[in-house]
Amino acid sequence: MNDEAFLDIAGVSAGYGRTPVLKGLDLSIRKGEFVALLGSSGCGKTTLLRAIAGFVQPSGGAISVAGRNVTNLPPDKRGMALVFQSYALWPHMTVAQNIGYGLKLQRKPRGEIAGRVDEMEALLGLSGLGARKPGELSGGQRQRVALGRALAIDPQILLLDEPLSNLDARIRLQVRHEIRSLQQRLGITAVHVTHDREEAMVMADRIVIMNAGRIAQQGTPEEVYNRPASSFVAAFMGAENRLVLTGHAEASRFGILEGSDNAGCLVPLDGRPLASGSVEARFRAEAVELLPAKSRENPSEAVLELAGRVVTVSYPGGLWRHAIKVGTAEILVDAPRAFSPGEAVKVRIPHQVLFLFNSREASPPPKPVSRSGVESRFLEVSEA
Ligand SMILES: Nc1ncnc2c1ncn2[C@@H]1O[C@H](COP(=O)(O)OP(=O)(O)OP(=O)(O)O)[C@@H](O)[C@H]1O
Repeated sequence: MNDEAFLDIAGVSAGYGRTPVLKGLDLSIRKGEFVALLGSSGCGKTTLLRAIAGFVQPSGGAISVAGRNVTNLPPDKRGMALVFQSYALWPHMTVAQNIGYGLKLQRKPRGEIAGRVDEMEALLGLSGLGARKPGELSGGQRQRVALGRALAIDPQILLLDEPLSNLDARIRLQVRHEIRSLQQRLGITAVHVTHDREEAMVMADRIVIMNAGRIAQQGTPEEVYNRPASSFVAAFMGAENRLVLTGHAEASRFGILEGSDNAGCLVPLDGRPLASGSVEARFRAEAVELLPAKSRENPSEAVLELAGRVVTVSYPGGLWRHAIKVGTAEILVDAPRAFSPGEAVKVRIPHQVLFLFNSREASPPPKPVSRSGVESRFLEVSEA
């Protein structure tokens, strides 16, 4: 076990029937840490959460909490609480009865339950609503009741399974903030399953990106966003534009060769383990510069420049979004002003926001949820 680990998942495999889902997964979580599990649909996030909670029995490996092996303990003996997206409140019970439900199961004295329920209602801004039924509450209030019921039993670990996905956008931002500050205030260890990249970024101390039952990368939000370890992670973290380029590695730089739609350039390797040959390049729509094709100003040698033509322009808010045809494919590029459909343009990608990988995946990774809802596009600039 990792010395610092409070919740330690060691080589856990789990699945349903003959279908393996988790494949020998290792993850160590520190006490008080907020970890977000992010990944495309079906990658095993919920299965991992349910294995931690005790609702899915691992076929291999072990789960321990504070050094105690809990792998074979029933859910109610693990000191954990699980909050679902569907709230799962008892409709016939009042808010107070719902919050006190776990304590009642633990056969706590009535007075103690009442005191704890009052405390939870105050903590979650539900004071005065104790006598209402869930049907008389808003979605945000219901989710707070579900959270109150989870926290009332004073769990060591709070497990959150997309608790915000049923809430409308504005309430989601508010409850997101409330959960995070509550978690910090109580110093509780939390594992949060989400599809939403931005939610994971703003709430978590550490993001664990899963792909097909394994961890693709884990790190602080800043690390996984700015230093994705693979093309899959880069795409998942919003660098959805993809090029295939050819280049050669030098001592500390990587020379990208000129192609039919890109100029040659020389970018610092910055410790990246890149070999000469075909590389996959990824970049975000908002991280690049869009210029008229006739612009005479030359880029520095560490900037990748593409030549293309504007196909469509839209305004999702803030910046103008352009679909740009480069060769036979399209990329998405944001700019502070609108260019015209049909206009010839240059796209400049500074090396700091250009992610390069040797590995070529046979198929593109599943499309992550993007805030704009715009489809990810794929671009082949020059094949090796
Ligand atoms: N009860 C079940 N019986 C059989 N297969 C299941 C069951 N629950 C999940 N699966 C399958 O296991 C795989 C992982 O599911 P899981 O719910 O862990 O994914 P997820 O990453 O949480 O996905 P989502 O984001 O869509 O909720 C999926 O292929 C799913 O179809």
